[in-house]
Amino acid sequence: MKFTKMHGLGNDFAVVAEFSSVPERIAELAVAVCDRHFGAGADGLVLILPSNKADFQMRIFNADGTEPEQCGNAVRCVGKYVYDHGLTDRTEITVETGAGVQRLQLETRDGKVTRVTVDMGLPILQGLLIPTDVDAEQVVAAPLRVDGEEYRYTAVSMGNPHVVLFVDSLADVDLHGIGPKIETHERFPRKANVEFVQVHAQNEVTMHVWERGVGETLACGSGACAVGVAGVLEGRTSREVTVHLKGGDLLIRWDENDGRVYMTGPAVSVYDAVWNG
Ligand SMILES: N[C@H](CCC[C@H](N)C(=O)O)C(=O)O
Repeated sequence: MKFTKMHGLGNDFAVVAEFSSVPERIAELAVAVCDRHFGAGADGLVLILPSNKADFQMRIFNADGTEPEQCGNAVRCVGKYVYDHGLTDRTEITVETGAGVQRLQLETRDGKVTRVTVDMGLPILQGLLIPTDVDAEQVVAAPLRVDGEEYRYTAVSMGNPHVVLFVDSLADVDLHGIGPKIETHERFPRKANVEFVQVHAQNEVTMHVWERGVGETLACGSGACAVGVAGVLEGRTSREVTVHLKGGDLLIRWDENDGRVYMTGPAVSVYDAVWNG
């Protein structure tokens, strides 16, 4: 199986475009390919497939083999892959994902994609649809008890569930301690991605992320979108915000006219390889 190692701000993927449908035992393949020691090493395995609803279809599998509905950093890599490999010559394309059909705007230099703007769609805010076990129109600055301590969180789905917690200082957060406990908290029936956020200004935050099914990653595109929405809902940030992640920056805009969330960021291709597993 040929694959291309790609990343969006260090959130890295093995991208495979040779299948016409999802192969058998894909979860096992994802776990094996993503293993950092016994495999190629990646946060996820991404398949680029044909679609009858969009120009292409993306299926993504986390390092633990689970299949999320959405992945912002991966869809930017898909946009880069299909243009750079001549599968399209258009710089405006559509990609079918588990969160719906997403529109991508590709920025190119010397015939290669450097940055991508993705219409990540409408955020889902109803508690039971995120999903959480909270039956409310929105879950904003809600209490959450973990190990006897009370946290405040805002829940947002971008197709995949996110729990956003604003803190005074990220230096005080034990992400590897508290992250998995919130990820698997009973409040979140399909688990959750966990984003801790420090606000620097109305249009600038720093975010650290513990991803569902992966663990800490250097960046999370859908998570940054959820942070952009949660910041507005909690009255902490404006509708356009630069999100600093360990792997770099994303620009997020929650458009006040169409209510959709737009994410702009880079996509990088590292190497091509053959999987012998
Ligand atoms: N682990 C996530 C999927 C990948 C999301 C992230 N890598 C992104 O860029 O959006 C989940 O289970 O929902």
